[in-house]
Amino acid sequence: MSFLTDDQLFQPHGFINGEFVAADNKSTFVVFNPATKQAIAEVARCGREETKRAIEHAKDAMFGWSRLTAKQRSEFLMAWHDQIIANKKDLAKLLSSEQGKPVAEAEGEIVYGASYIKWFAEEAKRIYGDIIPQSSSDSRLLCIKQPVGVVACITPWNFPNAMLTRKIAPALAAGCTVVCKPASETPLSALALGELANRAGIPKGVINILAGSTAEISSALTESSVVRKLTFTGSTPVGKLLTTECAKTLKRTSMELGGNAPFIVFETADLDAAVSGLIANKFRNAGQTCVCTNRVLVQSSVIESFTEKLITATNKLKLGDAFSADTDIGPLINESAVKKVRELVANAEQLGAQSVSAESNYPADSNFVAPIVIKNATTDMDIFSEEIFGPVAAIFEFENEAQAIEMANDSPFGLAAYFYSNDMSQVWRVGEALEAGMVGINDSAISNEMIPFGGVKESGQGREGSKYGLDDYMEIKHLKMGGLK
Ligand SMILES: NC(=O)C1=CN([C@@H]2O[C@H](COP(=O)(O)OP(=O)(O)OC[C@H]3O[C@@H](n4cnc5c(N)ncnc54)[C@H](OP(=O)(O)O)[C@@H]3O)[C@@H](O)[C@H]2O)C=CC1
Ligand SMILES: O=C(O)CCCC(=O)O
Repeated sequence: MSFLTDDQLFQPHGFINGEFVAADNKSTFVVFNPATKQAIAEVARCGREETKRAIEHAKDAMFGWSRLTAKQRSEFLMAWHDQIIANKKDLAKLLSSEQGKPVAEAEGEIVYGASYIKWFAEEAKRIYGDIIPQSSSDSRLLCIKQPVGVVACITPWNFPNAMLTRKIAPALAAGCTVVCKPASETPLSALALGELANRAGIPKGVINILAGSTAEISSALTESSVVRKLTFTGSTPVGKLLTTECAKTLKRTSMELGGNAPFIVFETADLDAAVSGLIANKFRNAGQTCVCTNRVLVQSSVIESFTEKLITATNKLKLGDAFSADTDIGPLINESAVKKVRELVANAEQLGAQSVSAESNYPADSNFVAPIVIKNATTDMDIFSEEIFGPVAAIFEFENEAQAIEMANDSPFGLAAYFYSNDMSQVWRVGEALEAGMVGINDSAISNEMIPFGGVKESGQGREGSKYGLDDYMEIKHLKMGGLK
């Protein structure tokens, strides 16, 4: 790609055993820029045989990688982190070209993604075992933690860098090796990470990355008895499918799936803070984030003034190409995403809601959707129960705290939830009552590498990041030492 300072970061081939390789049958698939709908790359369309080879290389590499000291693994991870940070501008450009988010936001993702690598480089050195009080005087009881084995990572298009680093980093820190399948819309960001892993000196076979035939790659991964764990971020239906497939070989799974985040504004809230929190959260990545607000629940006494403030703030957001300096919101990922969002808005309008749209200079058949506020939304509308994944803020009214909690929890999902209140007792009551893995209280930016990211109910299981994030990649082994005099 001519606009990169370092052309080698554009890698359109599969990354297997430290080499960039074409598909066995030389077939390719096209990657598009969602802003222009123009082709930007032809990427190797890997399949079953390439995946099987990658698994074998990952298995072979694990012998050496898992026997390194924690400190040595930590140093490799830090070297990879440093390579990524040194190349963050190019990585951001690559990411924006295939995903569409504004380039400053993309750079934020690169730094965010790298923060997981640094975090787990540090945590690698803190994988402690236990000494258990002995059951007899001639024995000692211990627990050690060991890597779970080869890990499969399947990731989505909305955060093509960070969702991958947040899986690879804990796996490598624990002593596992990985075979990764990025989303077909955004393979280039993932493959560039392979190039930088080579530059960091990470041994061949420790990281393998293949894009191509989703069915062939994923079934080779789930059927393999060598792969002992699968970690997935994406939609709930695919997460359920993969969980079922993994059950056949009793693989461990981590599932980071869909959300339906409520954002509750109580009458005690600082409304201006709530509006800016909502704008930052709702329109991040054009609303295409699993922790983006999906339902805005506002207490009746403040709904009018809150709605007015929200519409004023929303109208200031600038829709545009990722590479224009003043762009706040980029395109959606593809036409079917646009169609889904438009259908949700139409359904709400048919059932009596009113929509207020910010300005757009883009044609209706583009992937650009201007931010929309929906007034008078009600719980019978699809927008209440379905993940929007777009720049639409639907406002629902509630009368009291009990009703707000009931509405918030009225969903099979439970990933993130947010609320604004300045009543300290209410803060504790509501914080404890919300059925979600993560709750933002008077704050809508919950994500960072130090917190346990994950959901409850049909939003998945397992936690990424934080001191808990390594657990999913390790087995606990008991050692009993007997015969002691
Ligand atoms: N929790 C989250 O962060 C995300 C949630 N979503 C939700 O899902 C909706 C649909 O998005 P979509 O991209 O289709 O999400 P998917 O769940 O379909 O895709 C996520 C990843 O899973 C892969 N995948 C898709 N189908 C299968 C399968 N049958 N077996 C194995 N892997 C599979 C995809 O590969 P490929 O790209 O090759 O199809 C991609 O790598 C969004 O509108 C949003 O509501 C989407 C992305 C992320
Ligand atoms: O799964 C997603 O949609 C990405 C989560 C982004 C974050 O870590 O905040």
